[in-house]
Formats: sequence, structure tokens, C-alpha cells
Amino acid sequence: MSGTAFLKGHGTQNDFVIVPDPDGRLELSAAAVAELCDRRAGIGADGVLRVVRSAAEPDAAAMAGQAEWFMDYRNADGSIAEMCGNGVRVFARYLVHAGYAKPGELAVATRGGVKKVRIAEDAADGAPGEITVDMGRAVLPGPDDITVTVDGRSWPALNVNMGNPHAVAFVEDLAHAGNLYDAPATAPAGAYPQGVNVEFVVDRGERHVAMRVHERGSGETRSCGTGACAVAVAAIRRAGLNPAETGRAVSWTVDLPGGRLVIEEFPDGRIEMTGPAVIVAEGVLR
Ligand SMILES: N[C@@H](CCC[C@H](N)C(=O)O)C(=O)O
Repeated sequence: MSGTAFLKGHGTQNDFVIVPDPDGRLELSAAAVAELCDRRAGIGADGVLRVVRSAAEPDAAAMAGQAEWFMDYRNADGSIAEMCGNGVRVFARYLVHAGYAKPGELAVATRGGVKKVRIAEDAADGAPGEITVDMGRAVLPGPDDITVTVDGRSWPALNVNMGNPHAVAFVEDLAHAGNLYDAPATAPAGAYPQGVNVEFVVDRGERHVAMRVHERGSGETRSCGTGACAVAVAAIRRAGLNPAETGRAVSWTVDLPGGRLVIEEFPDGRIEMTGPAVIVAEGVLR
């Protein structure tokens, strides 16, 4: 990949190497992604966002009529995931930075379908506007007896699918999640045949939680957008406030080690996630 241009960006400190490839010319192997994401020998990141026109990418050509750009997301180990919530915000920020889009509404194609994005104008002092993503609907596929275990402690967990799989466990203390370097054990065996992102959550106040996450393919990260949505859905159900039943939208604040995301669930089941996204560097690979 020598000579390839890249940028670095993050959303609530979930960080990404952005690789512009508008015409779909790059072969991005799993090994190349892992090298880029290596925090000592590479650029260092939780994942890679390849920016390609939907029409130029066989996986996304069917979405080209709805979204000009496709977010080709890869985890730090090179594996492919269906969706990345923080990634979509950073991807949208890049499109504005590069002059491919303007603040306002935008559609982004992902392996989890087309996501609608609203990019707020920058503030008068130049602070970047927040970005809201329509994350679609959560699916709660069960089973009801999922448990998560770390260091001999186990908790019941809710299986929430946000396009990608999550196990959400409410715990007494976020420190009980341990170092989260290795993937926490989940049971029953076979509940997550494709692996899982695991969230640990504590209450912080009214409609307000804090979480830590172990991401499939990336380890512990400082934020996970789909994870925050899964956590909000679990917290909303736990509080008996399902908007589909009450007819009222509900908003939950989710604090992560890298910042704050606000998640809103609507009576039609749609979930919106709002948070920051910034580009911090750009360069060329040697
Ligand atoms: N950090 C992401 C999620 C990235 C994908 C995840 N690791 C998976 O394999 O499903 C987010 O912000 O949603």
C-alpha cells in the first residue's frame, strides 16, 4: 500500500484509519488492515474505513441509487463487520472534509444497509457540529438465558442485534469487567456463531448509563456506537419504557471512556445516535 493516502479520525475516541479509494482500485487484505491498525508498528486504530463509491464496489452496487458512498469497515484484526456506528459519523465527517458532501443530510451505504446521517453545521468558534445517524431498528433475537463471565463473575445479558451482534450485561461496577483485553466468555455455546461485542453497563442517573466494551475483532475500545445503541435499548426495556408500547420517544445518555453519545428510540423502533466525529491527521503510507 506504499504511496496510499490516509487520514486518521475518531468518534468519542473510537479511532479509525480512513483510506480514500473512490474508484475501488485498492485490494485491502486482512493483513494490510491489521498492519495499519497496529498501534506500535502501524498508524494505530480500532478499525479501517475504506471510502469507496457504492457503484465501484460489488458488495454495495445495489445501494448505489440510494447512497453514493459505501463505508467498507474492517475491525483492527482485519475481520469484516456489518456495521460501525462511530465509523459512520467519522465517514460522514471525512466526506465533508474532502468536499464530497456538505453539512445537512446524507445517505451512507454500509453492509448493514443504507444509513441516513444528519451533519450539523460547525459552531461559530469552529467547533465541529455533531452528527446524528439513523441506526435503524434493534432486533432482540434471544435466547433469554445468555450469560457473560469475566474473572469468575457472571451476569445475565441481553442479546441485541444492531446489524452486528451485542451482549449487554448490567453490572455493579465497571471495574468488574476486568482488563477486557480478551473476549469475555458468553453462554450458551453457539448463541453467537459469528462472535459478539460485549458491553458492561452501570446506571449513572435518570436515563443515563456508563459502559465499557470489548469489541469483536478490536478488543477493548474507548467507544462503540452500535454498542451504545444496544445498551440504550437494554436500559429502555429494563425501565419498562419501550416506545413501541408507550407511543413516546425516549432518549438515553450513554457515557463511554472516550466521550458521550445520546441515543433516542422512537415509537416506530428507529434508533438515532448523536455524537462528535473529527479528523485529526492525514498523510501518505511509506
Ligand atoms: N466500533 C463500532 C463497531 C465495530 C464493529 C464491531 N467490532 C463488530 O465486529 O461488530 C461501532 O462504533 O459501532
